[in-house]
Amino acid sequence: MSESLPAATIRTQVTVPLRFSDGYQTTARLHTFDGLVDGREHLAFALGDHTAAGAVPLVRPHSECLTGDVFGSQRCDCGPQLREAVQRIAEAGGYLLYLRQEGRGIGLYAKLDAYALQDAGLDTFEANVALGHDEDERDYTVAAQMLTALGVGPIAVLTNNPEKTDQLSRLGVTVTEQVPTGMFLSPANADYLAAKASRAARAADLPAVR
Ligand SMILES: Nc1nc2c(ncn2[C@@H]2O[C@H](COP(=O)(O)OP(=O)(O)OP(=O)(O)O)[C@@H](O)[C@H]2O)c(=O)[nH]1
Ligand SMILES: [Zn+2]
Repeated sequence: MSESLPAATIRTQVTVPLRFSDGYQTTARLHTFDGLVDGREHLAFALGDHTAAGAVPLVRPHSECLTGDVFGSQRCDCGPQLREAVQRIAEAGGYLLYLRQEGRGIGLYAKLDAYALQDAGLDTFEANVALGHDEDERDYTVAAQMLTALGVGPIAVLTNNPEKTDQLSRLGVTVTEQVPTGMFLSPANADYLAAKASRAARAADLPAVR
């Protein structure tokens, strides 16, 4: 791990049985932390046999999306991605990092302002910029801190977003593999997914500049 990464420590561990609306059930060991750099209440859900000897844990850094994760909004694919991630990680063994980065880091109200601009014709990235934000303001330092505090070594990252993998690698996390998540298309999220896909493709083609 990176020497410059500020240390965080595990604050509390607690077991929580999970039950989803489709009946799927599993058990998570929730971890909270002290010392995360942004002072927010990020969570790590340990799922499945995450300490299996020799196994590389599957890790999903999942950015909070109140509308999609909790209320089933069809404007994005966050709810189905979260549901998929919990089951895949429970089967493989690993961690879901639930990161409080609502709206790609701009917050819930600003995300809804951005939705209003999207209804007027801007795409998901243009709307952020029109509001004076960056296209994506997420910083994954807290994810690297959480993994270090958990004593996790090399990981496989469950994401379609190369920025997550790149940032974690630069923060000193050894990523053995980027494992793609599913694509969950609905009539209401087609434009959003198309914008994300074109953005991800561009990011993959560009040299890392920071
Ligand atoms: N600003 C903004 N944020 C959005 C919009 N739609 C969804 N989000 C946020 O985007 C984030 C989605 O994060 P992720 O599920 O990690 O998606 P991702 O970055 O495409 O990466 P992967 O799903 O891992 O492939 C959540 O924080 C949502 O609240 C939008 O139109 N504008
Ligand atoms: Zn969402």
